[in-house]
Amino acid sequence: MGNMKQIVVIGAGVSGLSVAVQLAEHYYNVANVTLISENVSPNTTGDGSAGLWGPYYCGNTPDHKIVKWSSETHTFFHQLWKNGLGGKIGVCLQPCMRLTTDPNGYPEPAWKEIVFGCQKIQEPELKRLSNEHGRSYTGGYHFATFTCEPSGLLPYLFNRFIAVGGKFVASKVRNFDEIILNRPVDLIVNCSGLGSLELASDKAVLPIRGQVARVSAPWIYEVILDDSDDGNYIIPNCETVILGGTHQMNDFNRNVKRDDSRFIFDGCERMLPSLRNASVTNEWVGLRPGRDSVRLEMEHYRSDDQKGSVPIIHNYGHGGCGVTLCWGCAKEVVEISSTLGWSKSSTSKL
Ligand SMILES: Cc1cc2nc3c(=O)[nH]c(=O)nc-3n(C[C@H](O)[C@H](O)[C@H](O)COP(=O)(O)OP(=O)(O)OC[C@H]3O[C@@H](n4cnc5c(N)ncnc54)[C@H](O)[C@@H]3O)c2cc1C
Repeated sequence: MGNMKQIVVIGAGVSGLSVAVQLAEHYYNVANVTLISENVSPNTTGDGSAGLWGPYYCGNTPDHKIVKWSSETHTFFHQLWKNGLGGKIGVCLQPCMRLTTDPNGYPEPAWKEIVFGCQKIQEPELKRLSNEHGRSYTGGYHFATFTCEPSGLLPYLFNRFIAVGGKFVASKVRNFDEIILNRPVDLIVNCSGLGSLELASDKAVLPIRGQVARVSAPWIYEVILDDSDDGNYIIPNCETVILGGTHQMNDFNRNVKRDDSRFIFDGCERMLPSLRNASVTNEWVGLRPGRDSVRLEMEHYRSDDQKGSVPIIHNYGHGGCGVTLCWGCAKEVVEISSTLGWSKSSTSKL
């Protein structure tokens, strides 16, 4: 079709793949979608993440946005889990505890109604957990929610994108002009995560370094997250259990640090002593794409020489909850794109 619109999505992490899938399905027969990325799975941030549904380190992004985006992702994980794909991708429904030692206790979470059966942990139980974990908890919530194995989710999204006619190009984009001056393009979606520090010249973007370990401990089937500044977390996925973790602001170091390993293993073993018997599968460091708040908005961009212009929808800066927000943010990208007035395909794949 000669008059097809041309969309370029930059970045094949969990954010870019979710966007690429939803745009390609929504604009089937209306637009060609090309995904351009320097790295793909298994070399993106999401690949090493714990894959837990749960808002965590997302800056000052307003609660109502976090609730909207994360609840749409929760529904997506629930559908995958229900319809049988969950087993293939690695979506598990698990009991989960989030605790704190903060003197102010644990404020009622904005996401309380999204997860299943969320209850405040009462005093006697808090005391028991404090004794058991060697901590002085002041509050917490327990509920059931999903983990979604990123090493399963990312290839699933990639294959779903290709199946609907999406094109992939492995390349680094140096600047937006490079795209708009070299090809016909009607819309760019920027999902480059930490790459937006350079690509979008956004000085608000910063790495939040996260070191984790993966261990084999199939007897553990409960998520325990100590949200205190010096807290650890234990997050079982289908294959391994993720032990965490650090969140070091503005630290670009991708090497495993011995001190951090000690903090992780000591802290997690204090919570669950049986972890001493777990064999370590690997240790990994990822850089969360931090920002004071998630950037999800449209900009009307002009090339430096003023010869070209194009709408760019930015979708980056998801910090420690990019997996949790991925599907909902992608849905909002589609909503924003509809203001461009393209007619949706009558043979949409959705
Ligand atoms: C230790 C750790 C644990 C985590 N656990 C969880 C969790 O349990 N739950 C949760 O929700 N989140 C978790 N996260 C956070 C989550 O992993 C990230 O928020 C998410 O992966 C960000 O995805 P993204 O697609 O926005 O960015 P990325 O995954 O970083 O992808 C960016 C993509 O853009 C590409 N790119 C960048 N610049 C350019 C360029 N100039 N040209 C072309 N391509 C470019 C990159 O190659 C890459 O493919 C965790 C993170 C870490 C580090």
